[in-house]
Amino acid sequence: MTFSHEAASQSASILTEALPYIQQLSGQTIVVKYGGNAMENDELKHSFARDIVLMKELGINPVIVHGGGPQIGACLKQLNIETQFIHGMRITDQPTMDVVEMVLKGQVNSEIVNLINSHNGNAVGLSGKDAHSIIARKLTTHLIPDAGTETIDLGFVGEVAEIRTDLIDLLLATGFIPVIAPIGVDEQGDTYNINADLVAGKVAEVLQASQLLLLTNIPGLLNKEGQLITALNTTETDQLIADGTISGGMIPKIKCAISAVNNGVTSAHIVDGRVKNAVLLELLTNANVGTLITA
Ligand SMILES: Nc1ncnc2c1ncn2[C@@H]1O[C@H](COP(=O)(O)OP(=O)(O)O)[C@@H](O)[C@H]1O
Ligand SMILES: CC(=O)N[C@@H](CCC(=O)OP(=O)(O)O)C(=O)O
Repeated sequence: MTFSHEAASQSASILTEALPYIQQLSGQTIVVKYGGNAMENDELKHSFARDIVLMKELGINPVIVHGGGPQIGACLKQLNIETQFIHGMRITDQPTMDVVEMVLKGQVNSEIVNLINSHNGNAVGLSGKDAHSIIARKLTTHLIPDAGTETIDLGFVGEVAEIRTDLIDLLLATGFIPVIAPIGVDEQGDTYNINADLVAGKVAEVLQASQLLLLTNIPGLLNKEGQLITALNTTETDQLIADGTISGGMIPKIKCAISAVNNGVTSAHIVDGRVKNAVLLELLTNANVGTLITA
């Protein structure tokens, strides 16, 4: 490799510029929701894993909550099981629940843990079943906008009743990176499929994380003209949902972000996970790559 003084000097100045961000974030907990749509290819997956390991090395405590919607969809298709979404939630009967759990915990969670550890990180995978970490209850229609009084039965779709942090706290205290699959259980031991954004938001609230990063497959929240909304506060969102600007998978994302910032998380960021080093760009530079949500 030929030595380039210019390139080395550029690297040094990037590190210097990151210093105030590192000083501010060191010791803080940051919840990163890694959406299934952001896991586009191996290069991006490795970029994500390196970003997380670097965060940890800088003294930040990342907690990963992952999705896997497209991966579940692909497996259901292979098995000839039809699937349908209502307002961003997958209708989940028992055979679908079996596939959801198999793909999220057996495939996606294990892959993310392996990726992080392949970059010398120290990740540990868990689902909400481990140490009762995510207590679920059946999702009723109140989270679904414009459903009116009509009851839509989504099957084994849950919402978060409680996050029990004993295991997550233990992992963080001993230097591990928790990687959480969004599967919950209720008091009877029934398994529920929970939208990963909802889990990430609640985990961020309960841990009083300083930031919630939601990595997805779009530059951020877009307005009706398809332009990026760079900043949003909690009062504007109901209107955007009511007029249809926010639809599908963006509904749980925005709702969990609003709930998080209303309950002690300083900021939530919807970020394009298809951009290389998306996490570092958002945390350690002033590049402001997505939509910032504050209370
Ligand atoms: N106003 C909006 N701005 C951006 N995306 C939106 C909007 N309304 C709906 N969406 C949809 O939400 C999707 C992101 O949600 P989702 O597919 O659940 O992603 P993820 O798997 O990352 O959680 C976008 O790809 C887009 O199709
Ligand atoms: C109830 C519900 O819809 N659960 C989601 C869980 C995975 C998820 O949320 O994945 P993304 O973050 O990649 O969308 C599903 O079955 O697809």
